Amino acid sequence: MTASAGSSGFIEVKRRGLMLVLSSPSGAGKTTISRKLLGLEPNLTMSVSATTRPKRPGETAGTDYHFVDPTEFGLMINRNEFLEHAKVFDNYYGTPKAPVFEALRGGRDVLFDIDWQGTQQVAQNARDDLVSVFILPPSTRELEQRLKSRAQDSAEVVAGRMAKAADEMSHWAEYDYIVVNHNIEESVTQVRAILTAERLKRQRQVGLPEFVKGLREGQ
Ligand SMILES: Nc1ncnc2c1ncn2[C@@H]1O[C@H](COP(=O)(O)OP(=O)(O)OP(=O)(O)O)[C@@H](O)[C@H]1O
Ligand SMILES: Nc1nc2c(ncn2[C@@H]2O[C@H](COP(=O)(O)O)[C@@H](O)[C@H]2O)c(=O)[nH]1
Repeated sequence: MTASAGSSGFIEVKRRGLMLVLSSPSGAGKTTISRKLLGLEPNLTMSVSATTRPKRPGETAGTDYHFVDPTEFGLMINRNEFLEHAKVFDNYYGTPKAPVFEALRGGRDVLFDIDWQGTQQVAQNARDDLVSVFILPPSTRELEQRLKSRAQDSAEVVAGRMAKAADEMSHWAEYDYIVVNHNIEESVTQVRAILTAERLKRQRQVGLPEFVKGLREGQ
């Protein structure tokens, strides 16, 4: 079914769900933007990754991440359960594929907070459904300040993430859109605008031929 009468009585055009990926150097603000966007967009579902990294204070298992040990992570790879997976900052991270495909099949959009390695893998497997956004910090000093003020990682971890920020940022040109996160509300507005425009792309509205045919026949 690609077009059907909705509660309004008008024909509604069905749309294939899309995958909205946010990447950035650690601390630039992906998680903050994601949480606010999810609160504004009921048709958007967060992909919950599996990771071998320890849980941070305030994080909830099953909501922020599925926290698994390296053995379980290896078993998940062997069972081909990941859409993508990568080693990031000495820990393993991966996107379980089943919930993503279930959401997409239902016409829901899926939001991912993954690094450039994962984005490259998703692009190889599902380029047509991917919309990628790279979030840049306003400055290196501000990035370090944000990592410190989050106060969830040791000084050693913060230093390690800052050391890898330049390498991470070298991948910006592989992304469809770039948002510089000066102000959180402005960044959320910009990512939301990207999502809105991408949803309206002709090729994502799979019911359009049937809908326009109906219009031309006077429905
Ligand atoms: N525009 C902003 N202005 C000031 N502070 C911000 C802004 N955006 C995010 N922050 C703060 O910066 C810190 C890091 O943000 P966040 O955890 O969202 O980053 P992240 O990119 O998801 O990091 P990671 O990759 O490590 O998960 C948080 O304390 C957050 O509140
Ligand atoms: N390739 C993947 N990268 C992921 C995934 N989940 C998170 N990430 C990225 O890891 C770093 C660190 O995250 P943190 O929560 O430990 O601060 C960050 O860049 C995330 O985007 C994933 O499933 N695949």
